[in-house]
Amino acid sequence: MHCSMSSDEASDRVLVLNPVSGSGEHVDDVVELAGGHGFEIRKTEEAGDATRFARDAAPDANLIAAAGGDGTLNAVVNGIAAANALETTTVAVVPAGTGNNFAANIDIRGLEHAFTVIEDGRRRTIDIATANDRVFVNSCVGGITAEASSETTTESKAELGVLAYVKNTFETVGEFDSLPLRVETAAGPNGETAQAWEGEALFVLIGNCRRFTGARTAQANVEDGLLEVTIVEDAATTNLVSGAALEGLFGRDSTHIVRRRTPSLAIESREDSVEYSLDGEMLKTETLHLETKSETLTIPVGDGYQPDPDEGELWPLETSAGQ
Ligand SMILES: Nc1ncnc2c1ncn2[C@@H]1O[C@H](COP(=O)(O)OP(=O)(O)OP(=O)(O)O)[C@@H](O)[C@H]1O
Repeated sequence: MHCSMSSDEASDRVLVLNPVSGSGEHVDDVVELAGGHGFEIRKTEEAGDATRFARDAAPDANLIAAAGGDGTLNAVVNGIAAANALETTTVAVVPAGTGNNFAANIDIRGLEHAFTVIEDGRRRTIDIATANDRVFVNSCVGGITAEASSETTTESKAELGVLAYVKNTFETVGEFDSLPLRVETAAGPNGETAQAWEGEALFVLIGNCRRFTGARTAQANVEDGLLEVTIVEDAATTNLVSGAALEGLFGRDSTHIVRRRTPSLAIESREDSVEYSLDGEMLKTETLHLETKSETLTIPVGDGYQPDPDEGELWPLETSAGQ
């Protein structure tokens, strides 16, 4: 009687554990903490497991934790979306990846802190985004090659976040073929107009939770129903071998940057398929439709989480677009 009650309670809380994310040293600590907080633990054995585990757990579990990096969180959210259970499931972030960018944005400071926040933290319901039939939480970046993505080092990711893939793509392919793209952004609720951009791009970066301003990435407002689009136009002289060069390319004064805010957009390749990285997971396609799903994902957040990071000294995006 009591036994069956406790096992029912346990399946209310499921933790999906990626044992190979980051340095892989988190496993024992996560297992101990998760067990102590009543989680049933599902450890992945291969790529694809995290999505499957989350999809299977979502109909019954109220709380699903993703222990890993941004890729593991992405997989878990995709699994819950596939089960149509985003509205009824809270997703907790247990940072055990390389960069843990998303965890930092919501002020989750470490493994123990993640469990403190699960028990006592505020819940916020944030935007997620779809790219064709997949979901992403942080960012979608076009123009990264799968080869460069898989070769990007842990150190580089820890230092540069998603821009490490950009840098590595330049380094591995040398002479970079620009992408002939057409990018159509829809009108938004704050006077953003529908616009089309057509040309040769080096990269196109779409942030839901992430803003691409310089080599260091900053948090975007993740409750505003908008995506932040950054198109890096082809500039023949660009030579991206250092973090400083990246800073210049993405910096606010760069002349090769087009910025937009929009609730949805379509990116069409005028030639071959383009490779996109969704929170670090690859997708190859000719046409990509992206859309925000406003206030869709409920997450426990740390005390320092700011829904609107622009309240403060950060520069306003619209004025810099100047189109
Ligand atoms: N047991 C496993 N064996 C091999 N690969 C796995 C396993 N479990 C998950 N993966 C792969 O791990 C990747 C996700 O890693 P994740 O992004 O969470 O960590 P990370 O790369 O160290 O951190 P970050 O994305 O924060 O930089 C996915 O591509 C997934 O396919």
